[in-house]
Amino acid sequence: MTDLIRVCGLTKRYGTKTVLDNVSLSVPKGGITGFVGANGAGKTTTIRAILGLMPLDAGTVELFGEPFGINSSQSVNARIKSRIGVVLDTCPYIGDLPVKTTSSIMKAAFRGWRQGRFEDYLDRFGLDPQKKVKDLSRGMGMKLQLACALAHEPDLLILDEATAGLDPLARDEVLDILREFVADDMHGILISSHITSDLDKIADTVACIDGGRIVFDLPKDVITDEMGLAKCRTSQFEQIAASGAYQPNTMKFIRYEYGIDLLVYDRFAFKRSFPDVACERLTIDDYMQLTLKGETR
Ligand SMILES: Nc1ncnc2c1ncn2[C@@H]1O[C@H](COP(=O)(O)OP(=O)(O)OP(=O)(O)O)[C@@H](O)[C@H]1O
Repeated sequence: MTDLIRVCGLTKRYGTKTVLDNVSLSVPKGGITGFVGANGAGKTTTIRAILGLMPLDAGTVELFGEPFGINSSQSVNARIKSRIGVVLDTCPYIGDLPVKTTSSIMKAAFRGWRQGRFEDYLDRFGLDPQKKVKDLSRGMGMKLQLACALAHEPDLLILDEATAGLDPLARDEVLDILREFVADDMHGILISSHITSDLDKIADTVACIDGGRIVFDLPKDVITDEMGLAKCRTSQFEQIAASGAYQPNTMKFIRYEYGIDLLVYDRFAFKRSFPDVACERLTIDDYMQLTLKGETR
């Protein structure tokens, strides 16, 4: 099946600093790929690179199975762009214009623009059409970008921190819209977020970037359903290490004053082998912490 996004080996340097180092990731049809990482890890740079908003030192971008960017013709790039809805981390519209006027700019840029859909989303998100863009809160600005992104009926959404600044009810509403968007198995979403609980709810795959490199790219269910977090006392941890249950260099753990949090690869097998050790479900956040900050043994 054709991936909607397939990027390979993206590399970007600013002077001597490498900010993207051989980044590869994909979004299949019907899929939501969550993109996580600490501040400055390279999420926005990756998204801008995918959208062709900056020159790259190496790597290829394929969207809808076609090369996109400087190696493609203007007409191919324009056709691909018309199929993408974008939400960036800062609202890109002219501050002095009223919300309703953004539609005339978008209408000119996108042939598939649906004015009725745009107005429905403004209504659904509680956005006042008369209010100036510069007077919107960050969350409201995100909602306006999302209304614009959805109103031209794209096949792919690329969202940079789209739920940042939204209150919990508004976030859930946006997550519902994103779920509806991929429900036909033809559309797909790449969404970067620091709110990993949102990705716990909607992502199929989670990719994590650190220092410009992808450090994991896994089906979300593997993290949240198969893996676990064992809360060990030091003596229990040593007993597990001595048992041979882990191959060398596969025990990932974080030491705390109260004990040790240990990554468990198969929660159910672990519970059978070590019934006296508490083992909880793992979250994306736990897995990130263990991967980025944990020790290995
Ligand atoms: N124009 C630029 N010139 C030099 N360095 C840059 C430029 N743009 C980004 N960087 C650097 O690239 C790195 C990655 O930044 P990026 O904005 O992609 O991170 P991020 O993961 O999106 O962070 P955040 O979660 O804080 O938004 C950072 O170290 C940043 O300082």
